[in-house]
Parts: sequence; structure tokens; C-alpha cells
Amino acid sequence: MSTHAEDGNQLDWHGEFRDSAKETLFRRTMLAQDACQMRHALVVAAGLFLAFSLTDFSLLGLNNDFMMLLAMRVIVATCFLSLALAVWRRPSLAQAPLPINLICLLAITGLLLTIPLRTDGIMTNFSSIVAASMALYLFIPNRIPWMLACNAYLFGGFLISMVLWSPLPGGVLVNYLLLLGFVNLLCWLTVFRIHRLQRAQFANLLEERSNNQRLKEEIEERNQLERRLRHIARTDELTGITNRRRFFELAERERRRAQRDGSPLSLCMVDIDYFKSINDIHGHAIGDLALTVVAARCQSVLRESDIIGRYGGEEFVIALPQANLITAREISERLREAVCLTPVEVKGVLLDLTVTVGISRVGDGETSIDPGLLRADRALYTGKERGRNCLVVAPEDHEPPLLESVPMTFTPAEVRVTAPVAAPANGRRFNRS
Ligand SMILES: Nc1nc2c(ncn2[C@@H]2O[C@H](COP(=O)(O)OP(=O)(O)OP(=O)(O)O)[C@@H](O)[C@H]2O)c(=O)[nH]1
Repeated sequence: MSTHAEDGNQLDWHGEFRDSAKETLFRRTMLAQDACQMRHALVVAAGLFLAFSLTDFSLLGLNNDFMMLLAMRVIVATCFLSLALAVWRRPSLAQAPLPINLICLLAITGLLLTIPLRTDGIMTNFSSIVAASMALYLFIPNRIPWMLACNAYLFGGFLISMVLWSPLPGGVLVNYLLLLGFVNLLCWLTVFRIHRLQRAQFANLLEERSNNQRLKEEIEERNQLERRLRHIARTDELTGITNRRRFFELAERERRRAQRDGSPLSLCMVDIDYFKSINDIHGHAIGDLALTVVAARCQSVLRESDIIGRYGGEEFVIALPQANLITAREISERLREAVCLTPVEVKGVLLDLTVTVGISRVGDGETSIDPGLLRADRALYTGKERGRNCLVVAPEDHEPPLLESVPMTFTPAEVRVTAPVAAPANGRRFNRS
């Protein structure tokens, strides 16, 4: 269905959309307004029709003709009011051709019957015919073909009544008929223009709605894209866990919170042992999948509030809020076991993987996680040096003896570091991106 505003001009001679679906939609939209207009027109018409019985009485007095006129007026007014009530109850009747046109025929017939019964002259009769004609065009929400048919009946009935009951000289009658014809033409053009304007406005409204809908969809699409981009910018493509840059953002946020609350924050550096040989033996594709499995296994032992990120290569980094070194060590052991207890199966290849974990705690006075990461990294380096597949807890600078009391039950080798270990020769840096 086209919604372009120019459709307002694409009307048939009825002043209706050529596109029937659009016309139906328009009429449905106008239903409440039509029903209201119809009710008001019927009530006003009933009142006017009855009010004229006063002039009937003053013209005719209390005789048979007056009584007939009065009865006719009461019947017509009652029909008007009944239909008004029916439309009030069922608004759809305001657009139903049958009741509307039956009531119009009844009203026209009533009006025509006043011509032989009232003798107050051609002017009054002609004026009421003109008023009725205008009302049929402008106040009854009818369709144009029906308006024309009702007016043709009014026009013809007026002509016949005049010929039968108030014969006029030919020239005068033609004059009246021409005037009535002119009124009809004027009203028809007016109604057509109103129909055209209403429909042009409706077409504009439809166009506006469809533009708004399109705009809404575009905004939603952009939002989705933005969410996706944000996700991509924060996620490691291979493993699906947080990437290095996002890890630093989140871990720094946790450090600030820990500092505010005076709660501990521990860090773990996790490195897969002998990962190079997996690449060398089975190829990079298998290595990639193995990395993904290890990341998932590491994540499986963490709480939702813990933050795991891919630090680079085959190395992961974890921030453990609310965890002191003892808790961090327990979690790291669970993690180490989760990786090594069952072989990783990748495309039918069984890989016995192990990890080495360096653990540290962010110091209370530290203004960044970098020193803590450096300690965890050194601990990891020590673990690698001392045989791999183990945990190494780095002591906080100010409390080395405390860590000595932590029980060590792990195999094959858990290495405790009681003094800072020299940084590896290649000097690792905590680049955040
Ligand atoms: N498949 C794959 N391999 C990677 C990726 N990132 C780094 N690596 C490989 O990981 C290996 C890391 O090797 P090394 O740093 O020598 O360490 P390692 O062999 O694990 O030995 P240790 O860490 O000392 O136990 C290198 O061969 C890298 O190419 C990756 O995204 N996918």
C-alpha cells in the first residue's frame, strides 16, 4: 500500500482513494468522527423537523392537514432519534449505507409531503428543499454516489410536487430548478474538496507514520550495532572472554572499590605450559581451540563477580574481588585442577594440558593494579622455572612471613615465593591494550 502524500490527489470521482485498502483504513480511522457527526445531524434534524409544526399550526390551524403533518413530522423525528440512538450504541452504523440512506429517503419523502399540505408559498418550500439538499451533502457522512442519488430524489420529487400541486409558469419553474442545480453542483464540489483534503491529510499521516517506523527501526538497528561493536571492543575474539583492555578497566574499577571498602583484591596470572609444542605438533588451529577450552575451564571455576581476561597469547589474567591470598590460592588450585584433571579433546586429538599460576594481592596503598600484576607475573615466572603445573603465591611486600603458614597440598610442585623474584630478562610490560 503506497503511503505517499501525493496519493491525496489520486482519488476517484467519489472523492475516495483508488486504493481500496487505503480507503478502508481511512474510513475505519474516521468512524468515531462520522458517528459523532451523524448523531448530531440526526438530533438537530429531528428538532428542526418538529419545530416546524409550530409554523404548520400558525398556517393551517388545528385541522386535518395539520394533524397529518404533525403525525408525519413525529414519525420522521422518531426515526431520526432512533437512528441516532442506534449509532450511539453501534458507531459502525454511521458508515453503513442502508440505514443512512433509508433515513435520508424517509426525511426527503416527509419534506416533499409538506409541499401539498402547506400553502405558505413556493419560497418557503424552495428554501427548505435547498436547506435539505445542503444538509444531505454537508452534514450526513454519506458517500458521494449516495449523496447524489438522495439529491436526485429530492430534485425529482420537488419538480413533480411543483407540477402536481403548485403549478408555476414555465420560466419561474426552470429558474428554481437551475438554482437547485447550482446548489447541488456547489455542494458536490465542496464535499469533493473536503474528501480530497481529508484524504491528502490522511496520506500524509500514513507517510509520517511509516517514516517514524523506519526511523525507529533504524535507531534500533544502530543500537544493536553499537551493542555489538561495544561487545567486540571488549571481548577477545578467539576465546570469548574479556580482552586485555577491558580487563584493565574492570580490574581498576574493582581496585578502587576494594580500596574504598577496605576489602582484598587478588590477581592471578595463568599461563598454559608448553603451549608452543601443541602448535608445533598439532598446528595453530588445534592450538586455538585448546586455548578456547582452557579459557572456558578457567571461567567455570570463577564466580560471576570475578574478572577473567586474555592477557595475550596463551596467558590469562584474573582479578578476584573480596579474595585474600588464601582464597585466591584455593581458587587457583581449583582452576589448575579443572585444566589438568581431564585431557582436552580437540577435533579428536587428546591434549594433556597444565597451567602455571602466579598469584598476588593488590596492596592497600597501591594506586594501580600494575604492581600487583608485576608480582603475579614474577611468581608465574618462578613457577615456570621450578617445573610448571603449579601455583606460586607472591607475598605482599610488607608481609612475607604470613604466607609461610598457608598449607601447601598441591602436586606436582607448588612453589612459594618468600622474596621478590627478579623479573624475566625480557622484562614483561603491563601494556593495557
Ligand atoms: N594457536 C595459538 N597459539 C598462540 C596464540 N597466541 C600465542 N600462541 C602461541 O603460544 C606459544 C607460546 O609459547 P611460549 O611463550 O614459548 O611458551 P610455552 O610454549 O607455553 O612454554 P611455557 O610458557 O614456558 O610453558 C607460541 O608458540 C605462540 O605462537 C594463539 O592465539 N593461538
